[in-house]
Amino acid sequence: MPGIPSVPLNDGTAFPELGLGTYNLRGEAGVTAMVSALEAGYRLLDSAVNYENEAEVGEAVRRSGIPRDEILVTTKIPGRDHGYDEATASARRSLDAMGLDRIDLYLIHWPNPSVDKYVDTWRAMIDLRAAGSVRSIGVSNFTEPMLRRLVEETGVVPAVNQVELHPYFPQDQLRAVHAELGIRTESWSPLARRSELLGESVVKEVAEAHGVTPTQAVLRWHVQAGSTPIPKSGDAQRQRENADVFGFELTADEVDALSGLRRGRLWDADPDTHEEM
Ligand SMILES: NC(=O)C1=CN([C@@H]2O[C@H](COP(=O)(O)OP(=O)(O)OC[C@H]3O[C@@H](n4cnc5c(N)ncnc54)[C@H](OP(=O)(O)O)[C@@H]3O)[C@@H](O)[C@H]2O)C=CC1
Ligand SMILES: O=C(O)C(=O)[C@@H](O)[C@H](O)C(=O)CO
Repeated sequence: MPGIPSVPLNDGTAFPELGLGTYNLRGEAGVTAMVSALEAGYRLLDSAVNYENEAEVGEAVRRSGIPRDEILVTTKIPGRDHGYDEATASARRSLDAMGLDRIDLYLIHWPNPSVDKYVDTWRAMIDLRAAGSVRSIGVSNFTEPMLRRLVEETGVVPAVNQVELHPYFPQDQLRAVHAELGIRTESWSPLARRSELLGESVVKEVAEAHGVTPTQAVLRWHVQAGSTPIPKSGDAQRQRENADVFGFELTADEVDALSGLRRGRLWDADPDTHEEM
């Protein structure tokens, strides 16, 4: 199986083209699942304060025996920690919870526009990066106007915007903005949370044409869309299947056919209105 390649972020960091989502991976079973993913070649783990599994992520990094510098750990600032001082303290708590001395990718989890503190939060992250406790800084669930506001008010372009993205919601416009600004797209719920997506006839046809599984066809679609998918699986075999998408290529027609499934978000996660604390 070919390994997971990397692409450079706008700050020069080599960023994997596929990672592991860890939502709901907790406790000893969660650590075991994260270790099995690292053993299978994953080098990007996606956590968040609100997943309540930062300790498990740190433990998995240590238990894997893989050199620390080869692994990128992501965590995210929750809404309740927006603001300069609050975000600075939140980073300290995350580092302590993980037992690590660096967060590799630090994201604002949700913009929470009604609170209007994401710019101050961003300023704290810029300073955390300068201090060395954070390597790359980015955002999640940011819209085009929010991204442009960050850049206008601070001059610092996020390295990553992690957003809902799958064939039901391909985010063409936002991906074009990312390309213009030099932001790496990261896809959350890349398998549409194992909804009916994997049973769609077009997905099955594309998969059969390449002798791969429907899941692999969908994950390859993300790769060719220029986005890093972070599929969550707690199962070692499915983790290996999900990572094995770098040995085949979809045709342009196949990419378009999968994008043709577009119909909208999975649930009401519009960042202009959905807020999480
Ligand atoms: N920034 C944000 O606001 C958000 C971020 N995220 C991040 O994105 C990650 C991924 O999204 P998530 O919502 O978890 O959903 P995914 O689209 O990754 O789907 C996960 C589901 O698919 C199943 N699955 C995984 N691989 C396979 C396979 N090969 N065949 C069949 N079923 C499979 C998993 O089950 P099993 O474990 O049993 O294999 C699980 O039920 C999250 O874990 C989190 O890290 C998610 C939502 C919002
Ligand atoms: O998983 C995350 O990162 C979230 O932000 C949550 O919205 C999560 O996706 C969820 O399902 C909450 O109902």
